[in-house]
Amino acid sequence: MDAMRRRKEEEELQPRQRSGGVQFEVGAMSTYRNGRGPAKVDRVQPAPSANLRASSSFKSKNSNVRRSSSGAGLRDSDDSVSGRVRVAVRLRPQNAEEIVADADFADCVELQPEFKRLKLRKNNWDSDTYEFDEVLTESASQKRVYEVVAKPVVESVLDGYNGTVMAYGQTGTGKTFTLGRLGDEDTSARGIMVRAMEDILANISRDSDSVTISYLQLYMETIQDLLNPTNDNISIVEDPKSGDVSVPAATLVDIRTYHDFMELLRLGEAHRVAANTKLNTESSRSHAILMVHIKRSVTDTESEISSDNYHSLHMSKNSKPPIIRKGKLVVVDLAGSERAHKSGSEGHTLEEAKSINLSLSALGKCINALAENSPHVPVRDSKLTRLLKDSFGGTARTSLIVTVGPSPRHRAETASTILFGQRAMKVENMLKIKEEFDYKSLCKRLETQIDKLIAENEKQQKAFEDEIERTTIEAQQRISEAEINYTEALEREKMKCQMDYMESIKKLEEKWMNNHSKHVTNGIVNGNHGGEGNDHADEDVRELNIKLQKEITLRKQAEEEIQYLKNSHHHPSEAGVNADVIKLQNLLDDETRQKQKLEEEVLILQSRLSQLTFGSGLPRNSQLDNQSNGERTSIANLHEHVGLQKILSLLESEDPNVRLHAVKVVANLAAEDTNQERIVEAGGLSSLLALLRSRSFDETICRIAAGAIANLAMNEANQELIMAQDGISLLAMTAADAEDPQTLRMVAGAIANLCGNDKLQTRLRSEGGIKALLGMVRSRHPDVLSQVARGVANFAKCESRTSSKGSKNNRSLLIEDGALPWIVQNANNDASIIRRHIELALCHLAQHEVNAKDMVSGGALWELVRISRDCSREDIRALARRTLTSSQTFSSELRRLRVEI
Ligand SMILES: Nc1ncnc2c1ncn2[C@@H]1O[C@H](COP(=O)(O)OP(=O)(O)OP(=O)(O)O)[C@@H](O)[C@H]1O
Repeated sequence: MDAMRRRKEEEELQPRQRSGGVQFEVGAMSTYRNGRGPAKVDRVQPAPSANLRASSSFKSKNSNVRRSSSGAGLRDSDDSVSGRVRVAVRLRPQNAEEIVADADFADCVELQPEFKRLKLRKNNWDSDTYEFDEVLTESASQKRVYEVVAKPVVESVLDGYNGTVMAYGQTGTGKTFTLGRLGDEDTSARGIMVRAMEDILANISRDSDSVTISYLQLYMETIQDLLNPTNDNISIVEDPKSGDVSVPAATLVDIRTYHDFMELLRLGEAHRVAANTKLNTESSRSHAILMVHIKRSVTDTESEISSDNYHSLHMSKNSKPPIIRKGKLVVVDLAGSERAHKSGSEGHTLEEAKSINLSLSALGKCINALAENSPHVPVRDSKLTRLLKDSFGGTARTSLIVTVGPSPRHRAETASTILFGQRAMKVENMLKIKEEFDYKSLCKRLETQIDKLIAENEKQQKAFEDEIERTTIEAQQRISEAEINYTEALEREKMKCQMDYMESIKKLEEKWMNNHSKHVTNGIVNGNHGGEGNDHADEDVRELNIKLQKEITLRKQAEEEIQYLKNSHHHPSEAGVNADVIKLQNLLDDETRQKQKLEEEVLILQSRLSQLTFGSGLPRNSQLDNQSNGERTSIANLHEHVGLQKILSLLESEDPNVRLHAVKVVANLAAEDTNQERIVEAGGLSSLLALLRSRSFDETICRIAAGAIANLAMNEANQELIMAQDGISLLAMTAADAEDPQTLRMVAGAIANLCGNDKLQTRLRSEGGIKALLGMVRSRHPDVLSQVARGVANFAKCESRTSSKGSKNNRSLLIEDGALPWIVQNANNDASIIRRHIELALCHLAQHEVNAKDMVSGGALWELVRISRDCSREDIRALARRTLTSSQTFSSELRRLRVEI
């Protein structure tokens, strides 16, 4: 020992002791090195945990050397820190027995705590002096003992080192008092185990760190589990690589709270075998070993992945896994070290004592070997030394407290204990930090990050989809709104037009009513019901009829006279009679001529009359109808008188006036079903067609003739006759030349009737019937459009009938001739009669699949959809619905457009 140097260190220490009160500067322990030089320091010692550092006055002599920050993973031997086993001696106060027994003797031990010295009295005049790292008098508090002996070790353990606190001493000197007191009644009496756990729990994170304990006892060379006594033969396992010692079979309990720990400690204490001896009735006959395992996560900012910002994941590619530090604190309460013979043991107790002595002497031998730096340390001699291999003189920070009693009667044991402590002070430790990468935790953290990213991604995806849905709904709403606005505007426009139309009709009706009232008034005044012109005509007719009746009467008389003369043979001579007959015959011929002339005049007058009646262009009412019926009756009578043949012959008259009147008469006759056959048989149809063919185009004649043809065309047989006589071409020609809507109405009506004949379809189309029909829509007059629509519907119906029989597979001739655009355009025509015809036409066209494509491209599909929804007639609605669903083309188009029927 370097006396000079030691004195200087003592001088440095003393002022601190004087001013520092009870706080003990552990750093000063290094001043007593039992002849050794200062501990060699190769690397940084871990900084004590914050709380401990604040509360402890401990300053390691190595604390001025910083630890390298590059350490990660298991430290190799180059990272070791050397240190010496620290030894403190504690003197127990005299117990009651000693006070009595040793009353006449001086204590064998004298302490000089200020010099860290213990004097062991040899006799009254001589003593041996020993230096320790700390000398704790009988009055030293438990707190102080903890802080100087155990706290530095606990700090090291929290920093990832192994640490050992061991109590060695004669039975009854206070080892258990120092280490294991629970302090249930007096908290100031709490021993090192309890205080160490308090510090540990106060310095770890409950979230990221863990503390587990095992509590064992080594009794008669058997390791028993104090937390589970049935587990009574636990093996020691040594890691051949690291040299770490473990007892895997021991119960390991996770400590979350101080309360947990106290419960376990109580349990362990209850199980601890305590054999009474003569020396101490509460003597421990076993070594008690508390193992505290601490795992702590080391926060490394470089390897941290911010949980708040997932983008940092990319930045963390180079991050290291988090580091875990594993510290193990071993608190060993050795069994009493008194000699077996002195304890008075015998039998089983003797065996116990032998076993205890065996293990303690093995420990002593190992300490000697370590103290002398012997290449061989006999750790395998006992289970105690095997168990403490990595806790004493190895890579752990170790504190030994040797307990002694004051009694001179136990001087030898005290001397032995002191020498044990002295030898232990020579043992050098190489501290090794226990760190390893926490790949598990890194993996968990990365998984959490990935989960967060996935969740975030899903959230964004969902938000995106919601946005699309929202935008789509919004767009659809806008479209619907626009459609509703458009429909409403259209409806308003329609209503306005209808109102205008109604208004004009009303006005016309009022006008007509006024005129009619005038006529009626005049009629009443003049004694008849016609107008002025009509009155004259009626007068003439009446006169002529009277003349005619007279003539007829005269003729009858003449004929009777001739007959009489023919029958009387006896009276006049034959010559005279012949002369009379000739005379009468001439008279008769004259009268016949006269009669014919009169008949023609009657016809002319009759025509004029009907022209006045029908040509007024005013709506009919029942009164006029009655009048007209009356005229028809008179015409019928007339034609009976004049003869149909005669009337038809007048159609070819040179005089256009006569032709006009004759055609009117024929038209009137053709209006009656009963006359139609006779008219056709008499060649009336041919004559009417001839009028259309006539080069000198007279629209009035053509109109009336077309009307008559239209009436005749109601009959199927007549339809074929009309076609056979080039009727379609003639009607088409008339339609092309005509301007008057009424003419067009008659022609369109005639063609519309022909359109309803299945057999005539092809011919009608090839001769320009459809084109002529469609050409007439230029007029825009509702009467004309109505007839055109009827024609189209008839034609489509025939086509549909033919195609359903399978005799037609081509596209509709209506579509071929370009009717579809007009059909679609007028499918929702305001006039219900037009709309109805066209709706039917569309439904018929749609029956044939070959038309579907054109109908879709021509916009007819939408009209069919509308019809299927809005048509006021249930049968048409159903027909449209059926057609839409049965047609493959329509169905797929509707599916594509997401329209539901
Ligand atoms: N420093 C002390 N102050 C007061 N009483 C003490 C002190 N040390 C020990 N005692 C008392 O001495 C008695 C024996 O102590 P303890 O049981 O701790 O000894 P031990 O060394 O553990 O004995 P053993 O080896 O037989 O287990 C106990 O009653 C204890 O309360």
